Amino acid sequence: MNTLFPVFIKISQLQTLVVGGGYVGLEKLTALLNADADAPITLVAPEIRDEIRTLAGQHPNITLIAEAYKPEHLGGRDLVIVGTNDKGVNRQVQQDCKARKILVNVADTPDLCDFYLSSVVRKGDLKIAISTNGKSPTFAKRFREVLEDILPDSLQETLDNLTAIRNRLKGDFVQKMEKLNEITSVMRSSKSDTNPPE
Ligand SMILES: C[C@@]1(CC(=O)O)C2=NC(=C\c3[nH]c(c(CCC(=O)O)c3CC(=O)O)Cc3[nH]c(c(CC(=O)O)c3CCC(=O)O)/C=C3\N/C(=C\2)[C@@H](CCC(=O)O)[C@]3(C)CC(=O)O)/[C@H]1CCC(=O)O
Ligand SMILES: NC(=O)c1ccc[n+]([C@@H]2O[C@H](COP(=O)([O-])OP(=O)(O)OC[C@H]3O[C@@H](n4cnc5c(N)ncnc54)[C@H](O)[C@@H]3O)[C@@H](O)[C@H]2O)c1
Repeated sequence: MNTLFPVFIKISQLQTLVVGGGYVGLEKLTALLNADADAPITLVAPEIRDEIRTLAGQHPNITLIAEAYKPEHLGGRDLVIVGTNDKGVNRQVQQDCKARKILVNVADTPDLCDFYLSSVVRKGDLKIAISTNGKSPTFAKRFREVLEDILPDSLQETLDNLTAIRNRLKGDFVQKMEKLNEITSVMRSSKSDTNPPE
């Protein structure tokens, strides 16, 4: 059963810690920066890849700590993503996070994750997060590519127009909702329009 509850997190308002400074650390750091290049992120690892050091040089919001993980690194953190090459360390970080009620993702270890990272499609203000419930991250990646190809760039214009209409609409909540639903009904496929009334 798929029991995942999707939410969109404002990482600008949270303190995120990445544990591990190899390929996985770089991948997760990049995913975070793709969402919000200004979000406060700390990365801790005794060895840190050059690409990560370059990113930290370009982003003052990234703090690097060139040390092995210690529980003290969890102080003040809201969200932790761990992906070192030492399974014992990954497990320890996960347990320390649970003891402190910090949400934790152990990269590539679904059983230890409180949340999964998703494949992300972005067209301006539209953001679609894809998960396969952990069944196939490769499918999630491919499906992202399919959606990126088919979604037109003009989507942003549509969203901007709808925002303008939404801000201009007068009346109570129900009237506004009905009007916005009427305007956007053209988005539904002809199939649903020709369905016989229930
Ligand atoms: C979406 C994405 C986001 C991101 O990571 O940012 C993501 N994995 C991505 C790619 C990817 N990861 C892996 C491959 C190699 C091929 C393959 O194995 O399929 C590829 C494909 C590639 O890179 O081409 C290896 C892998 N991943 C996991 C396991 C362990 C296992 O399944 O048991 C193993 C085996 C490790 C091993 O064998 O040792 C587990 C997870 N990976 C997830 C997310 C979570 C579930 C998401 C969902 O619900 O679908 C979950 C559960 C936890 C987590 O890590 O958060 C990102 C695509 C971003 C994009 O490009 O759009
Ligand atoms: N790279 C991938 O795409 C990939 C895919 C699937 C699985 N994995 C697995 O994920 C793990 C990490 O992969 P990687 O490619 O990033 O490895 P890597 O060797 O490039 O990097 C490992 C990182 O972990 C850090 N580390 C080790 N001990 C630590 C500690 N005590 N505290 C903090 N950091 C510590 C190291 O300093 C280094 O920065 C490996 O076990 C690998 O098998 C990687």
